[in-house]
Amino acid sequence: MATSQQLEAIKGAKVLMVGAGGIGCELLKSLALSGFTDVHIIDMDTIEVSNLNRQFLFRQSHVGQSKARIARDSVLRFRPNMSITPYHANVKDPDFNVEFFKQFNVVLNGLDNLDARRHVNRLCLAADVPLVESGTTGFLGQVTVHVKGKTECYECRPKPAPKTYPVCTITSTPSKFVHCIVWAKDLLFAKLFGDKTQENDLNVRSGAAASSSEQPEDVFERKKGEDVHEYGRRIYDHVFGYNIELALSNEETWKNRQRPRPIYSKDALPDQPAKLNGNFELSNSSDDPLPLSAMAALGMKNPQEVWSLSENSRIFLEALKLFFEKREKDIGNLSFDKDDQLAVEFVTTAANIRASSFGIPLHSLFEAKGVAGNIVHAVATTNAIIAGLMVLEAIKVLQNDAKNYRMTYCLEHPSRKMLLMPVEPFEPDKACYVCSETPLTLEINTEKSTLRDFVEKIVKAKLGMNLPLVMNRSALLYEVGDDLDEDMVANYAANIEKVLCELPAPVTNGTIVMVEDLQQEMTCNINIKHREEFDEEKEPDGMLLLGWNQAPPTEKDNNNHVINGVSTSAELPSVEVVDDVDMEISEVAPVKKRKVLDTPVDTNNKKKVEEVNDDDEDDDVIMLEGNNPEYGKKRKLI
Ligand SMILES: Nc1ncnc2c1ncn2[C@@H]1O[C@H](COP(=O)(O)OP(=O)(O)OP(=O)(O)O)[C@@H](O)[C@H]1O
Ligand SMILES: [Zn+2]
Repeated sequence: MATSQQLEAIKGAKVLMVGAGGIGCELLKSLALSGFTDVHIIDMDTIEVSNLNRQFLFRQSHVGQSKARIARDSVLRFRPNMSITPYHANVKDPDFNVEFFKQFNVVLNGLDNLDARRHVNRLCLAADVPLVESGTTGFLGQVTVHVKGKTECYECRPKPAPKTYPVCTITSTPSKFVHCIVWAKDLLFAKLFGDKTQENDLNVRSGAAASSSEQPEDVFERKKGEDVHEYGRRIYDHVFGYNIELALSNEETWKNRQRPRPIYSKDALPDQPAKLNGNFELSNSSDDPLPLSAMAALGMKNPQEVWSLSENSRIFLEALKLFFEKREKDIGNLSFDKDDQLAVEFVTTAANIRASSFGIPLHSLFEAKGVAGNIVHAVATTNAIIAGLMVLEAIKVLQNDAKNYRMTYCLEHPSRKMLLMPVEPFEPDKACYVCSETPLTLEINTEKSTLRDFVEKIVKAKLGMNLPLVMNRSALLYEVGDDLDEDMVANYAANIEKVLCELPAPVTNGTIVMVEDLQQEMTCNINIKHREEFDEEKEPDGMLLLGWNQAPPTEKDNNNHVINGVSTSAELPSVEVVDDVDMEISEVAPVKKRKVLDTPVDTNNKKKVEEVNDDDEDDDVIMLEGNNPEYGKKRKLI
């Protein structure tokens, strides 16, 4: 039962919820049932069929409609007096600025990506509004509290980086199925159906072109008037046959490795003339409500079956054909989407054919989709538990009850009878560039790198700025915004292509560049250090940002797969829990330990935190924290 003070705090509160998905639906329900009366919801998405199993405020008839609006309508049916304001929009839209955030007493995040989480963190810091942050993956979850000046901000601790793979493993020497999936998704699919201007590591020269000195023609381009079946076979033979032969010619590579086997379409499909790949008329007529599917067109129904090489080859060619015949207008704009059936079929079969070449076991479409889409199946109960904990923390925040704030981790198996592990939040990290405005250092070749490299790879990709401005002393070098006059736009357009040392206010060794995000109201000073050379494999950006930490990538194979790049999918806490029971929470730099006693989550917990020695008993639960020395202190909740 809530106390009268708690009820008072709840009644007077104006709450912003960001995200009305799995956690968001549970959260809105819990807020409503706890007595909250004024809730604003931002969500940019519409409802999909796949949401209905756990996002219980939505029904079949709502598919295609705004999540924020339908969530409001559903809750108003049982709490008609509540005020719920929906925004069907991206939280990164400029309208949601610091002024907008200032009207709220607390912000609750139910998001699924790092990018939006970082953005909300910064707005909350700038507006000085407490943030209750959450995340779930399957049975695992966490709730953290971020109050400016009192607890760490969301970005004080490094987040696990998405798993990346060396380019050569993906392009030449795959040894696991996931390598084949990354190749099929990030290289082949991107090359055939994605943005043609993007860099791609696939070999585009055919045998004939390779020996000529003329400008190489891109074999992936469909020739004018080329029959789609012939084209499909040509692509097949190039990537699974010719390219493998080319790789085999480099003897060094295969000295200590199993040699791959080139596969040509005539061998994989000996009895099939090019035109008999399938008959999409059977099930893919244009007014068919079912999604376009190559496997359906070929009469293959079971996504859990592991197809043979020949079946994979047939589906691969059929999928390619369907893209060109039925979705030609999408070609050039596609990026892989796990909810795009034809894309999943294409990637699964391409990965399987490549796997077959390299002696790697083949997988079913269901399994391949899980790997390609980084899918960890959502557990509704975890979302409900996490949403409940968020409300409890929100109530403490509203009462300014700082000594009882808790970060709580939801575990897969009870540990010492605890399924929920409460931990006292950390203080803000003095070295955090976000909440403590600590300067960063950038090693960069100022004579080769352009301002564009700096803005794209550092300011946007690493610092997560949305509307950046770049200054060198009093000279404004670059800015983004709707209200710029023509001269400024032209000026910035010229600057962005310039090498750093040739800018109107040259950026050279020792320069301090100031970058600012006007929407996030965040400023960061970057000390520039000129460096000539960078290691292509280890420092693929050609620059190195120091003072900006990202935890090592997670090891699980079905995490994010990017080739030396950045991905934005959901992440788990940067925490590893080790115990005598077999538990797993996503992994991070194993450095410091912290102790937690058998304390159930207790919102009225008045117990104190005390330092404990490093040599404590072995049978306590040990949490391994991030690699910040501040986290080195062991504490015990008693
Ligand atoms: N930048 C953003 N602005 C507004 N809403 C966002 C933003 N980023 C993510 N969201 C919302 O956060 C919610 C996250 O919910 P959830 O993790 O359940 O994902 P989902 O897309 O509903 O489900 P799934 O990814 O499992 O298919 C989504 O509804 C999504 O639209
Ligand atoms: Zn911070």
